[in-house]
Amino acid sequence: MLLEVNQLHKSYHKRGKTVTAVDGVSFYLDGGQILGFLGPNGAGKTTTIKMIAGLIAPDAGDATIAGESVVHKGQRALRHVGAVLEGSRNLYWRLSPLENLEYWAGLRGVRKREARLRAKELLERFELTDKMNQTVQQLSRGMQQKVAICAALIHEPKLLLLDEPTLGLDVESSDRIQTLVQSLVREQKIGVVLTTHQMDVAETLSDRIAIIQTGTIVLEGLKREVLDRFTGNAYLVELGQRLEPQVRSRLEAEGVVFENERAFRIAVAVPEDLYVLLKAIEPAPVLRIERDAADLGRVFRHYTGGQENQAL
Ligand SMILES: Nc1ncnc2c1ncn2[C@@H]1O[C@H](COP(=O)(O)OP(=O)(O)OP(=O)(O)O)[C@@H](O)[C@H]1O
Repeated sequence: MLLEVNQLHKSYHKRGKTVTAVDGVSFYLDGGQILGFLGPNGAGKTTTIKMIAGLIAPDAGDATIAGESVVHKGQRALRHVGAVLEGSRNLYWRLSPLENLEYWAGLRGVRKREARLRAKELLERFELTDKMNQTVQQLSRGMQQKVAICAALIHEPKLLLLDEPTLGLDVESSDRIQTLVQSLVREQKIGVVLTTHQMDVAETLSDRIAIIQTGTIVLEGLKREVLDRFTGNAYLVELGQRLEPQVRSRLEAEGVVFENERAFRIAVAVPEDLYVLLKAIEPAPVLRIERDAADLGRVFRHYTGGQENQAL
């Protein structure tokens, strides 16, 4: 197991008040996997990530990275971690990408010659070779974000913590970063904890999902299983012609929801019920039937108090 987060707790005390930010959070991650760590504002994501990164000491609980405890063997455990926590904060704007990477390599104890080699390799992988000697401030936001990720990878960590890696980027840069992160994970078997409010990004990248709400994990599991569970037996049916009004109202009474005159959605208890329903609409031709697949947005809203609660 690459990362085991075990019963982390953290409260903040401010002006006589106590805010419990993280209240018994546990999850795990294998190498070669991306965990989408999701939650609404103030749910406790950043606090959790900062405890894993050794930036905040937990009140209780621990995180183990590659078998080493962050609480008891901080330095050893944190050798395995790279983090891009807030935009491009880990970069010096007046230095070039290459200089930034060499600087971070130095801090991480990578020897000079090795550092230069790795920096160049990373910059090439992230398509920044022709920019490696410009100052970071001259680069686009997408490129700066790529440099920030390279800097976090310079000491070859096993675990990468990414906080909103594609926020505020144009579609092309966002897609590119997602592809690069994915290929890195597949090829080098590093594990990634990804926090994001962008559900499409989480859905594309994640192998596992954890949703946190007011400091507590409310859902954790494989993305595929989570989405399957929510997809259940809901179908979208498209018709070749509109239905007679009396047929339509009969269907509506049975829970069918019409999208428009020729398409409706229905959730059935067992798939066989769908055939009974289709019999009822004869002779109207059916053009298309598909499972009404859930997306992560729906799952997220379900667990965080949004509107779409009917899925389970
Ligand atoms: N330094 C601090 N002092 C006091 N309270 C804090 C501090 N940092 C966070 N909190 C509080 O702890 C709770 C969790 O905050 P945290 O930043 O971990 O949430 P988050 O899920 O990362 O939110 P966001 O999505 O908005 O970044 C919030 O109620 C927040 O106000």
